[in-house]
Amino acid sequence: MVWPMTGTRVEVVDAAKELDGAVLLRPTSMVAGPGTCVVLRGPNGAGKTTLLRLVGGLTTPSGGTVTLDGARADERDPATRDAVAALLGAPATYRDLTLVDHLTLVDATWGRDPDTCAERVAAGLARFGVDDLADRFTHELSSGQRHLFHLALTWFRPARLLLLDEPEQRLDDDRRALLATRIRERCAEGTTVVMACHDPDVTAAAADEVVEVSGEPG
Ligand SMILES: Nc1ncnc2c1ncn2[C@@H]1O[C@H](COP(=O)(O)OP(=O)(O)OP(=O)(O)O)[C@@H](O)[C@H]1O
Repeated sequence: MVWPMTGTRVEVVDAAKELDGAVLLRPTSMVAGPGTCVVLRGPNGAGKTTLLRLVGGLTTPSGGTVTLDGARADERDPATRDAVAALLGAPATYRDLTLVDHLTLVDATWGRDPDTCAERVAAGLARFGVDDLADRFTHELSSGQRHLFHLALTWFRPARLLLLDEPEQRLDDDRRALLATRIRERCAEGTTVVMACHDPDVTAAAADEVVEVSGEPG
């Protein structure tokens, strides 16, 4: 796999989600093209996370369609898994692995050259300013540091599409600005970014487009 890669085109047409009679997402449409960042904005419970899960193929819509480069989003399809790096809640981590170990594992999983792994891992941690914590275990981090590590982990694997659920959470002003810079860098490389965000400054700095998810009947 060549890195960086061209971004994925995301098309959501009247996607809706119901579960056991409850409405998780009312019909919503959006398009995100390669190299653009679309921010999903709306009140708590409106359906932003549900929409991100639909785009990642983690769940199927009850109505409408969700496609990635024209193919149905489906996490069981290797094409979806190859394309998508998602930070939707805390990722699975290992209690007995340090931060360096985690990124080294990801590097090996993607078949990268072991001779240059250490350099890439150091740069991957530095990207979100957690390189000085490289030899800590995840349970030895503050909640904000742990979140920065989760961002570093998400950024580290090759991906055409980044899905981020409130990536600004627990970050101070400087780190929120850093996050916006990192998102713009990824867009400049061609990656598509779709994220839910409650922060107006991060939204203003990172978004090419804002999609309102209202949660109200249309
Ligand atoms: N597994 C579930 N079963 C039933 N209802 C659910 C489930 N998951 C979410 N919901 C409901 O679906 C609606 C949308 O939730 P969702 O998490 O997508 O909202 P959100 O816009 O991301 O909210 P927030 O800004 O609070 O994170 C909410 O009313 C929520 O209670």
